[in-house]
Amino acid sequence: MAESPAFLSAKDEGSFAYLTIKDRTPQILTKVIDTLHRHKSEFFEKHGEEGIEAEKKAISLLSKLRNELQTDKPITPLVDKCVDTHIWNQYLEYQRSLLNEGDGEPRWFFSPWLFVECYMYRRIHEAIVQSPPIHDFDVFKESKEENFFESQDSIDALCTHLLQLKPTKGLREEQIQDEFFKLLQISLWGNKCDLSLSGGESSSQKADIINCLQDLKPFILINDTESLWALLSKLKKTVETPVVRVDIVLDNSGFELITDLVLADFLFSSELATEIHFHGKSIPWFVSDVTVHDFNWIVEHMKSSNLESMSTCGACWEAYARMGRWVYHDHAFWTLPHPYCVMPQVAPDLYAELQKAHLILFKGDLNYRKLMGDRKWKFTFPFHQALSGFHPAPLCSIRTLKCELQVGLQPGQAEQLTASDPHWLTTGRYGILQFDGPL
Ligand SMILES: O=P(O)(O)OC[C@@]1(O)O[C@H](CO)[C@@H](O)[C@@H]1O
Ligand SMILES: [Mn+2]
Repeated sequence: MAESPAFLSAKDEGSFAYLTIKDRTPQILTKVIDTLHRHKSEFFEKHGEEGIEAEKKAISLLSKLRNELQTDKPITPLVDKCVDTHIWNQYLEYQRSLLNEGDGEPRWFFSPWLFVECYMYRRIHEAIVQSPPIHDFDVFKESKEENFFESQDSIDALCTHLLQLKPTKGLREEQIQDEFFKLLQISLWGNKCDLSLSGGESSSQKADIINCLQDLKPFILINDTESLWALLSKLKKTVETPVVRVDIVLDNSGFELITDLVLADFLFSSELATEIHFHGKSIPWFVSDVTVHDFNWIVEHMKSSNLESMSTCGACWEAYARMGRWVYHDHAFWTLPHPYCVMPQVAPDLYAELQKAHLILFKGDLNYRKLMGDRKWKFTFPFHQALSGFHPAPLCSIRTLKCELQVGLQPGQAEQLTASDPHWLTTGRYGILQFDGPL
């Protein structure tokens, strides 16, 4: 089997990985420190002097982390006592074992980008966990909530659109297919609202996304939605499959999560799926990624909205969860640095869970990087092969491009894009719906 290509890394000066580690991650750390500063009086009100001491300790740990990153210090083992601490430290030793004589230590501007970037967010978690009594504070909570509040008009428009489709029994098959395609595209463009790309700056959805779909179509580089329709519509007609399970590996909270919940509601209401399983993160991650608190918070805020479209949807979503037809999971594996091709070895229970799905939707850029092992595959390399054996079930990546990694393109397509838009790989302007399955 041909050797796999090298990993994306900040050692490649001028690369997007390099610019992320050099510029964006220190900016994110500074915003985290600033957030803690701004919550000082809240910590005092809640915890007295202990709260002040905790805020000081967390800030000192985060400032140390920022200095290590900016001066390319060696990656150090985690010292907290979390469920995944030993797995992280084993992985650090694994990274060390890959180095050649004279390479020095695993470090920020040398080791694989995926490892050091995930490590940074895990060290942020360590700094908070080690600062009781603020050990369960989500330093990204404010920006995730702000994204939701600033996207109200778009959320209202999207929920109104969904409610006009229900009950879907009145729709013809081709109408259901058409709406399915539209909601997949909306879920795709919802992925532009990612705060780790914007360095934590607001990236809420302002425009009415439904009316933009036609204009955005040319920016979809790979569109395998026909394969998704073929798979789900066939299952719907197959009496031997009374249960059709679709899993959504979530990405960002805020508007993107709403687009995913609207898609899930349509899948469920149209009976293209009989159960939806959501996979979120077990700790705050990459600024805007969904935790169980974010998931419950957003359903609750939808339900209690004074906009009828939102409150109706929120009540439906809460009911689906109560009926057990919508299930939320948050396995620790999703916040480890490992590529997905090693999931069967590292998290066999999660892999077995995913194997129960008829279709898995992976949202966002970080999931794509982990599906692809964050390696520098050729642009025309086949998606199925780049998955390196990760085939728990038919799957589809739904992501806007925010890193120098893309496979499965047609010959000449990348060259054409580079000529027309040199930054096509990293601005989030382009997206894919890329399928791997038995069809
Ligand atoms: O998974 P998302 O939320 O779509 O995007 C996450 C991400 O693109 O944000 C950073 C910006 O470069 C990358 O390091 C990382 O892959
Ligand atoms: Mn994200």
